Amino acid sequence: MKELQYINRYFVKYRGRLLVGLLVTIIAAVFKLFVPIIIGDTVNVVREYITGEITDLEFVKSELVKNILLILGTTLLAAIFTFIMRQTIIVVSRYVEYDLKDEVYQHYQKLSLSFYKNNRTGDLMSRISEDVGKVRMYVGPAIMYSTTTITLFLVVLPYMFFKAPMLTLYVVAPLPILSVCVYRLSLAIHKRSTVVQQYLSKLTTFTQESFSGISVIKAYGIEPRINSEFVTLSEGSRDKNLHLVKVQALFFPLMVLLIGASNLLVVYIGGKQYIDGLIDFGTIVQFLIYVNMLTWPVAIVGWVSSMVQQAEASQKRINEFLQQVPEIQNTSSEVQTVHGTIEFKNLSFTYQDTNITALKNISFSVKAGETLAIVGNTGSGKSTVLELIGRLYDVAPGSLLIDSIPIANRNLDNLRDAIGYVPQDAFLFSDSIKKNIRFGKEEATDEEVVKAAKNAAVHKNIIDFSNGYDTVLGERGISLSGGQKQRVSIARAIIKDPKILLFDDCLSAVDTETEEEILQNLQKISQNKTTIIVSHRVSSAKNADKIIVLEEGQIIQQGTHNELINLEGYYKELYNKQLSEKEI
Ligand SMILES: Nc1ncnc2c1ncn2[C@@H]1O[C@H](COP(=O)(O)OP(=O)(O)OP(=O)(O)O)[C@@H](O)[C@H]1O
Repeated sequence: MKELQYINRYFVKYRGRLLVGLLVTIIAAVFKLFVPIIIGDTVNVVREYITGEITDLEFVKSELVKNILLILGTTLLAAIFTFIMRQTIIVVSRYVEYDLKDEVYQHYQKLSLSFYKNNRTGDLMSRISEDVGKVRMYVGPAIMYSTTTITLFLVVLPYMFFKAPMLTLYVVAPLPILSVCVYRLSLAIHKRSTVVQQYLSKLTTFTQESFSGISVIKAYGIEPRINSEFVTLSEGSRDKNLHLVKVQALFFPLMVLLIGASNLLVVYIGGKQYIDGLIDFGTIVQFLIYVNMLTWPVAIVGWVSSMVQQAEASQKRINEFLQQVPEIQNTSSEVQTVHGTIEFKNLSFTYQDTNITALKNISFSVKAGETLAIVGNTGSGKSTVLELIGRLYDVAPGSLLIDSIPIANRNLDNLRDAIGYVPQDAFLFSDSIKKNIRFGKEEATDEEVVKAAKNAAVHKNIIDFSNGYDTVLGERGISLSGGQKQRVSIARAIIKDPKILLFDDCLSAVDTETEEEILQNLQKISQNKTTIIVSHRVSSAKNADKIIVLEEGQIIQQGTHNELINLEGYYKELYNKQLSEKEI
């Protein structure tokens, strides 16, 4: 129960509702006691009339009517209380489920990129959905059923002992056996359903991946192979499900068997005691009802304990993530305006997971409003520079300054608000184009959206679609071409009107004329913005105030376009190569 202590904060939060719920649960259970007593009395009156102990028929009739009304009344009240009980305790469990999901989701968002690299999306999703669902079962049903069971036992058992002590001992004897059986069965069900869940998760991941990559599958004509892999997984899933169903199927027969055994004992022992004149006939009827009434709560004891175990295991998994401290911390709450001066000072950076040193002792600076271009071979560390400016990873103190303040001391929210980042791999959401662009500025007007799209040279493409800006994109933006996706992604950054614009090789999929058009627009837009353009093309870099060339994480050249084309080295070679390609 150590892990589940985490949930106590929610019990405190919803204590009012919970207390009402518990009180009503107790009252509802107490009301259940009355119906068997009334039925027992009714049977006694009828029997006494038949045996001639009572001769007044009118009295019998009035007793019957009175008892029927009492049964109706108490049943109705019990029903109302049961309704209120569900409306309080189960509703609280839903609130807690919602709060916990919200808390986990918000925490996920704070965690850094390395967390996402180390954990699979499926795992993150199952902790926020299934595990939270299991914890809800502890908050709601487990507490509700436990309270009902305890109250029923506290009320019914003493009454039964008072009425017929020996008979009570006999009839409750099979109940603990029932509880243990249900507990063991629940554990087996839990074990097997975990395996079923794992298979289901494999099957879902496989299906999701194969449909995401359907174009590759079709292009290679490997549908039959994928099909047979699916069938193998699916058969495995079916077998595990059948395995589970076998134990599940035992549950109700076992209940019926044990209820039957208790009933038999009531009839046999009760019958003998009645013959010996130790109890009246009504008591046998009452006991039959009580035994049936107690059987379900007893079975529930086993069920609830396995439910609590599962909730404990689930909360442990949730806590594992909740206790992870986000690597990137916002250390400043003071509002800081970003002007856009960026300075790298002898900065080295190693990715912890791969141990690759992506940047080695690099130093450069960009003044606010300037444009810097970064060129270099693939894997030379260009994207890493941009990610560090957005503080997606932390660096050695003092090695990266924004407006002369170490990046770690800056207000993280203000910093990220001031950055418009276009990643190498344009990611669009399956929503309308308009909303995808507005992602950069939620309150942007339609005119602003169109202006941003025009500047990103994608407006003409968008208006050609039958639904224009309202065209809904497929998953990951698959209804757009690579170049269109890149340009929508650029429009999203431009509309934000940030102080710092970071473009990570985001013109690679557009033709040279469109590239030229976008670059000219960018020159206008980025007049008082710090702009960093990462590119493999000289054409994207040539207008920058400064160009740096990276090789294996080190700066091997820096200067303006004119300076660098006159210097022997990487940039001049690249320029000559791309110039001759153009001539061809
Ligand atoms: N998220 C990451 N985790 C671990 N290692 C990484 C990560 N991203 C990049 N690397 C490694 O760091 C090095 C620099 O990568 P980076 O993406 O900065 O290069 P790049 O110059 O942008 O390359 P490209 O032109 O191909 O985009 C590479 O060796 C790469 O394998």
